Amino acid sequence: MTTTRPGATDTSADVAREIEFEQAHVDRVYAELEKASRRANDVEADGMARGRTMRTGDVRDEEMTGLFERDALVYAAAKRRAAIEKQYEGLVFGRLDLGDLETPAADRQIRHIGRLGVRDDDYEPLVIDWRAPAAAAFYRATPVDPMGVLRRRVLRCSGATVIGAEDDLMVPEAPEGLVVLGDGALIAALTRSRGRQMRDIVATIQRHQDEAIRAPSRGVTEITGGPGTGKTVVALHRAAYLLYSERRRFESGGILVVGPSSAYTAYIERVLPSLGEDSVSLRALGDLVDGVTATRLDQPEVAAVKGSLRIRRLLSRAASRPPVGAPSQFRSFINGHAVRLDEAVLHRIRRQVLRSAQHNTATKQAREDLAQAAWASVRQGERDEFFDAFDSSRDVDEFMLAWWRQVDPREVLLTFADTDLVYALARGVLDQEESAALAHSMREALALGSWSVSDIALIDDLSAKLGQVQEAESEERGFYDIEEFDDLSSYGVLDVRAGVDRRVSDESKRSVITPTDARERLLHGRIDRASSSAHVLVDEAQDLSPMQWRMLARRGRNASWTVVGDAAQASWGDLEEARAARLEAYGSSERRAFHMDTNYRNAREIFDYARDVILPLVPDADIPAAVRETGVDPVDRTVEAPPVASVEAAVQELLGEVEGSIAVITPRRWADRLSHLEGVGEGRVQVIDPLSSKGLEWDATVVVDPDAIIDESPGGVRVLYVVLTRAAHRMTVLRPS
Ligand SMILES: Nc1ncnc2c1ncn2[C@@H]1O[C@H](COP(=O)(O)OP(=O)(O)OP(=O)(O)O)[C@@H](O)[C@H]1O
Repeated sequence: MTTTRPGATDTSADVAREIEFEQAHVDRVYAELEKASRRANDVEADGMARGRTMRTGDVRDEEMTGLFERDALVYAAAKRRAAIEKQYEGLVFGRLDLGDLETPAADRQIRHIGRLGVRDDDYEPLVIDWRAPAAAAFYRATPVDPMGVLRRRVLRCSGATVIGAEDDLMVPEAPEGLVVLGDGALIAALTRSRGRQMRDIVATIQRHQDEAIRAPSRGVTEITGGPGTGKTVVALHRAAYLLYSERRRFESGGILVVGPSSAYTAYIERVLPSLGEDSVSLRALGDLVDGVTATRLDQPEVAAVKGSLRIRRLLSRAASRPPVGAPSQFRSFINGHAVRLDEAVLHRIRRQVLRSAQHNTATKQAREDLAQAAWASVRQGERDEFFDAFDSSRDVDEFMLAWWRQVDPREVLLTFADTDLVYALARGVLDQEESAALAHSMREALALGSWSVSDIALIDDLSAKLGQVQEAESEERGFYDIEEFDDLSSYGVLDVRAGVDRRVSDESKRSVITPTDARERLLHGRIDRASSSAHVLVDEAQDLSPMQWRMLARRGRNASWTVVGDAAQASWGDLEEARAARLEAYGSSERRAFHMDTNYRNAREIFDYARDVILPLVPDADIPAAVRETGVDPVDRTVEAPPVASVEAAVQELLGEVEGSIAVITPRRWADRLSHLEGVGEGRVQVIDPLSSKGLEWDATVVVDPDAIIDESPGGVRVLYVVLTRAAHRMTVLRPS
């Protein structure tokens, strides 16, 4: 905590006067913005008009250059206008009064801080962008090191209207003429009720958080800390800061933000746009491979097998097998000679080709090696004639289509549904029980028509081994062909949105066509090459399996990293293996670490309860200090099983006690019987499973059956600890007897 409150000195007259003063400044800023917005519109309109005239005649080189400049100008103007529109709400949120105790009131410098920088016609700054160096003192000044700041003020606005202000004084006593308002901005912000989505904290970033946000962009920045210490929100502000400080590099190279689940991405997705940034790619771990999406979780023992690096041996072995249905021998007459290549020869050729190439890109090489082997088996007649005949042989064409066809990585993974095959592939790697569980999980995928989250890293690994599937030369479809597709239901297609477009236009390129057959659904959509990013930001990093680290490494080969986590909240069992995979992903980049030790989320009473659960079992858990008290202890009750009525009663109680969101966090065991509570209280109540609650928070939580949460979760008590640290103000724990 970095502020002091040497006695607030405000009276209602003071408040009204100060707010009036701030309003006058805010009005000036918005008037200036209106002008800027009009200017941007003019530039855009002018640029468009110019583009139209030039297209009608020949364009000379210098005019072309002019057009590029104009395009750039129009682009910049449109961006500026979009930024102004997005940042309109609460644009100005801070003010610094600079000077020292001796500085006469008239000579004190005033600096306003906001979501973007605004200057007047004389280029004088009216608002400084929060990410600019001149704004750093707003976050870094403390009473111990005031950095020339006398008073820091946080403004609360509704649209363009100032509705309140909270001050922090950086000197022991307020100098003459300096009024101090409110009870401090941080506590005011933390006491407010939570919505369904995370808010930005741009007005109340604390000094130690600011240091992590503004850390150098290169290398690896690791942010650790216990629950609720602001790791996620700090990391997201860091992404916005990087885009501000090195826009060209990070906007063009891309920033990838990876979180544990789609519930998490839905929870944080508004933070970056609220900071003016929407060029960031936000992905859940089940959504990292373009073309495939997974939200289903495997049973813990299966997830452990699929996440460990041991599985790579199986994947390699499976990827080097002939495609399903490939012929086991080659027979033909070539140039008048009978050619017969048996299975052993074909295997040898396959092994040889795959030693230096990926299956999907090695068709030519395989065909050449096949020709060599065929010639070696004959060695009669003219060599060149033989090769010419081989090249133009239809038998060879047909054989190649079956023997070396393009292979989709998902198809290879599905071969694991065959238990005997898994036993064979897993020899010396997995025991029988693990092999059987793995095969069973693939049959489950086939039955459900959906992948699990841990399958995605395996598909990515296979994709890297097999290489990008090469598209067959596409033939133009004529009008009548297209018409034939009108009755899509006859092709097993259930749902077509977006007209004829086969893809949603969003960046995840999810397919919009849902084939009926489960296997077809699993194989549907095209898997694109993994695109790499300039910066990779990983949240809840303690949960990533080694295989998931490898998947991220493919996307961050030349990237800098921000990695956020807390080992005590881990749901992945083998922390050591994951640590090694993580270090491999970092490569030799320099690393810096930041540690967060203040819990801003949980009331102290709630966090004390959670601490008492985790410490006996994980004595080295990273325990932060909670800054806020409510005077209300969590409720802990033993109730009758099934706990439906008692959960309903607890929810009703909490709806009366808090204004905002409430979660019922339940193990699978009770989930179906409690799902009817989703959305009650005018949408304030959410029913969620323990693992999906990671990274999220609510005003109040009902934690159902903590013992079952431990039993059902791969991380055991660590997952319960996550669950017990989700509530900001109230928590009820119910134990069915
Ligand atoms: N400086 C701040 N001002 C206001 N609110 C803050 C500040 N820092 C953190 N918070 C709030 O504290 C809460 C917890 O933050 P966050 O979710 O980032 O924590 P975390 O460390 O990622 O938690 P966990 O590891 O438990 O998921 C959020 O509501 C966040 O907005």
